[in-house]
Amino acid sequence: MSEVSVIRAGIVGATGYTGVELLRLLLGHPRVRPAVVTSRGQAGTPLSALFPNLRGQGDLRFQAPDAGALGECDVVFFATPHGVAHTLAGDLLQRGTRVIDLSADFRLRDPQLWSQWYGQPHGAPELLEEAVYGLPELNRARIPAARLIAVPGCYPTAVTLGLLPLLEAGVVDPAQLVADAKSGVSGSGRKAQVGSLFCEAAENFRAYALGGHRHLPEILQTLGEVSGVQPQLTFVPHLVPMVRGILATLYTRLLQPQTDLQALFERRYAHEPCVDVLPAGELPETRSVRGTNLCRLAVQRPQEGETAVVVSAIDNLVKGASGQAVQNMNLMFGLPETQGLEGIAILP
Ligand SMILES: NC(=O)C1=CN([C@@H]2O[C@H](COP(=O)(O)OP(=O)(O)OC[C@H]3O[C@@H](n4cnc5c(N)ncnc54)[C@H](OP(=O)(O)O)[C@@H]3O)[C@@H](O)[C@H]2O)C=CC1
Ligand SMILES: CC(=O)N[C@@H](CCC(=O)OP(=O)(O)O)C(=O)O
Repeated sequence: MSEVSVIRAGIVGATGYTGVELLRLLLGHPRVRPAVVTSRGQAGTPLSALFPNLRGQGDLRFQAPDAGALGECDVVFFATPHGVAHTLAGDLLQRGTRVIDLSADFRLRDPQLWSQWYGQPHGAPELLEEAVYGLPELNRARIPAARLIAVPGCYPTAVTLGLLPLLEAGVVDPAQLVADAKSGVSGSGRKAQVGSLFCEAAENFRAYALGGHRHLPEILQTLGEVSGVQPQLTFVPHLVPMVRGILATLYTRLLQPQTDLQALFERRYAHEPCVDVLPAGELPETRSVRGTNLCRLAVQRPQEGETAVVVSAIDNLVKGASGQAVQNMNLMFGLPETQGLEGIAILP
C-alpha cells in the first residue's frame, strides 16, 4: 500500500498534549513531512513560540483548521476533543486524504451507545462501518487498507493488551474482570481546568468516574469480540501525581489455574514489536515506558491461587495515543511498523 515517498501529514489540534507529542514523533520520522498543524487561537504563530523543544525544526506555523489545506495532505490526524473529527473526516476522505482519529469519535460501533456516553448525537454514523479500531496487536490485517482509523483510548490500550491473551485462550472468567488503572495528569489534556493545576494534582491521588467512565464501553466492545460473550468489567480509573504514564493492575479469575501464564503471554506477543512481556517475577513501571511506544506487561498468579494478576504499563501520550497513531500510519502506508518509534525510555 506504499504510494508516496514522503507522506504529507496534517494535525488538527496540534497545540494539545497528544497533538504536540505527535508533531514531535512525526518531525523525527524519516518518511513524513508535517505540512499542516492547526490551532484556532494561534494561527500564524511559529511552533517554537509555544513549544521551545521544537525550535530549529523548520518554519512551520500553526494555521486555522481548514478542509482545503488539510485535504492536500496524504493523512490527517485529529488530536481534538470528541465531536470535531465527525465534522471534517467525511470531507477529507472524499478528497482522498486518509484519517487517523485520536479522539473517541469512531471507536464505538453503535452510534446510539456513543451518544449515551458522550452526551451528544453521533455526527457521522455513515462512516462507522469503514472505521477500523486501530489496535495493531488485534487488527493488524485490516489496517493497511483502512481509510479511517479510530485510535484506541489510553486506558483501553493498557487494559485490553493486558487481558487479550487470557480471554483469547479462554482461561479466565470473562464475567469477573477488574481493572484498577492509574493515569498521569496529561491524560486529561492541556486545557485549563482546576483538577490539573499543580497545587491540585501534585500532592494528590484519587479515584474518579466510579459510576462509569466512557472508556468502559470501548473496552467491553473489544473484549466482547475477543471472548465471544458479553464480559463484566469493574473499571476504576485514578489520577496520580505524575505527568505521563498509565499503570493498570488487572485482576481475573482463572478457570484453568494450571495454565502456564508466562508462556501464554510470551507466545501471544512473541512477534509484537510494541509489546514487551517481562521475564517471570519482574514488574513493569511507568518510567520504563516513558516516551516510548511500548506496552510492558507482567502476569503472575499470587500464592498460586485462582486469581491471575496482570500489570500493564504504557505512556498515555505515546502507546496510549500519538505513538499508536504513528504505528497505524506506518501500517497504512506500508512502512516498517516501528519506524520513527524506536526511542528508548527516559530515566529518571
Ligand atoms: N491526553 C491523553 O493522554 C489522551 C488523549 N486522547 C484523546 O485525544 C484527543 C486530544 O487530547 P489532548 O491532546 O489530551 O487534548 P488537549 O486539550 O490537550 O488538546 C486538544 C486540541 O484540540 C484543539 N481543539 C479543541 N477544540 C477544537 C475544535 N472545535 N476544532 C479544532 N480544534 C480544536 C485545541 O487547539 P486550539 O484550541 O489551539 O485550536 C487543542 O490543541 C481527545 O479526544 C482525547 O480524549 C486519547 C488518548 C490519550
Ligand atoms: C487522566 C484523565 O483524565 N484521563 C482521561 C482519559 C484520556 C482520554 O483523553 O481519553 P479519550 O481519548 O477516550 O477521550 C479521562 O479519564 O477522561
